[in-house]
Amino acid sequence: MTARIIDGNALSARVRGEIADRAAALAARGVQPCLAVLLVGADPASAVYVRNKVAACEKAGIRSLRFDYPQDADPADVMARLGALNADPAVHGILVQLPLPPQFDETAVLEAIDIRKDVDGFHAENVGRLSQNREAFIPCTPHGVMKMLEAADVKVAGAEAVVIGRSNIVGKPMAMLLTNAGATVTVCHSRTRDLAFHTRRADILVAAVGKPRFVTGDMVKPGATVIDVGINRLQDGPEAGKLCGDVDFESAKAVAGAITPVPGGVGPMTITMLLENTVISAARAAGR
Ligand SMILES: Nc1nc(=O)c2c([nH]1)NC[C@@H]1CN(c3ccc(C(=O)N[C@@H](CCC(=O)O)C(=O)O)cc3)C=[N+]21
Repeated sequence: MTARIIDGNALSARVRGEIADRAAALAARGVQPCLAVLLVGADPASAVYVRNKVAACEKAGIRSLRFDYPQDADPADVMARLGALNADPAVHGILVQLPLPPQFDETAVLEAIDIRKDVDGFHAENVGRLSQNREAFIPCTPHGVMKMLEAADVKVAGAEAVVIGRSNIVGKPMAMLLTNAGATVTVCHSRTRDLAFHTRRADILVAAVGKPRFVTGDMVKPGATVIDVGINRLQDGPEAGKLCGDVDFESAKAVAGAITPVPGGVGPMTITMLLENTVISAARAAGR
C-alpha cells in the first residue's frame, strides 16, 4: 500500500482564492485588510518566512506593513511600535516573527498585542479561549492541519490522535483543537517512555518535534493519517540544504493511509491560515 498525499499547495491555492475574494469584497466596502509583520534580527530562515508571508498577502489583496529591527534592538522600541499598531484602526493583524533575540521577553511581547489583532493566536487570552472552545484566533499551523484533515475527509471525532511535541505554538494548540473536534488525544514528548507504543495506536499522527525524519514507518499504524509539521533544513551530507520534515516520508508513506509532504504540506497552509485570520479580523472591524 502507498499513502494518499495530502497536497498543502493545492489546498492552499483553493483557500487563498476564497480569501482573496473576501479581501476584495471588504476593500470594496472601504476596509482594506492589513497585516503588520515585525521581524527582529537577521536570522536567514526568519527572513525567508517573513518574505513569503508578505508576498502571500500581496497576492491575496491584503495590505502588509513590514517593520525590521536589528538583532540588538531595544525591546522598548518594539513595544512602542506594537502600541501604535494596536491603536491604528487601519491595521487588522499583527505578527511578531519568532524566535526573538535573547534581550526580549517573548511572553511580554505576545501579551502586548491587542487580542483582536492577534492573528497568530499566541496571546495568553486567545490560548485560554481556545481551551474553552470559544477562541478569537486559532494558531495558524494547527488550524491549517485541521483544514487539511477536513479536506482529506479524515474523520476526527472518535479517532485516536497522537501529537508528538508539546510546544505552545504547535503541539499544545494542536492537541486542544483535536480534543475540541472529538478525538482521543495523547501528547508525546521528549520524556515519553515508549514513543512507538503510542504512535502505533494513532489513527491520526501529528509530528511536531523538530528532528529530521524522526518518525519512521515502523512507528506508524497501517492506514493512519500522518501529518508532518517539521521544517528542517538538512545541514550536511549529500542532501545538505534540502528541506525535510519530522517524518521519514518514504518509509511512512509505505504504511500510512494518507500523509503530508515537506515541503508542500503544512507550511503553505500555515501562511494560508494567517491570511484567513487577517481577513476575519478585518471583517470583524468592518462589523460583519
Ligand atoms: N509569530 C510567528 N508566526 C509563525 O507562524 C511562525 C513564526 N513566528 N516563526 C517561524 C515559524 C515557521 N513558519 C513557517 C511558515 C510557512 C512555511 C512554509 O511555507 N514552508 C514551505 C517551504 C518554504 C521553504 O522552502 O523554506 C513548505 O513547507 O512548503 C514554513 C514555516 C511560521 N512560523
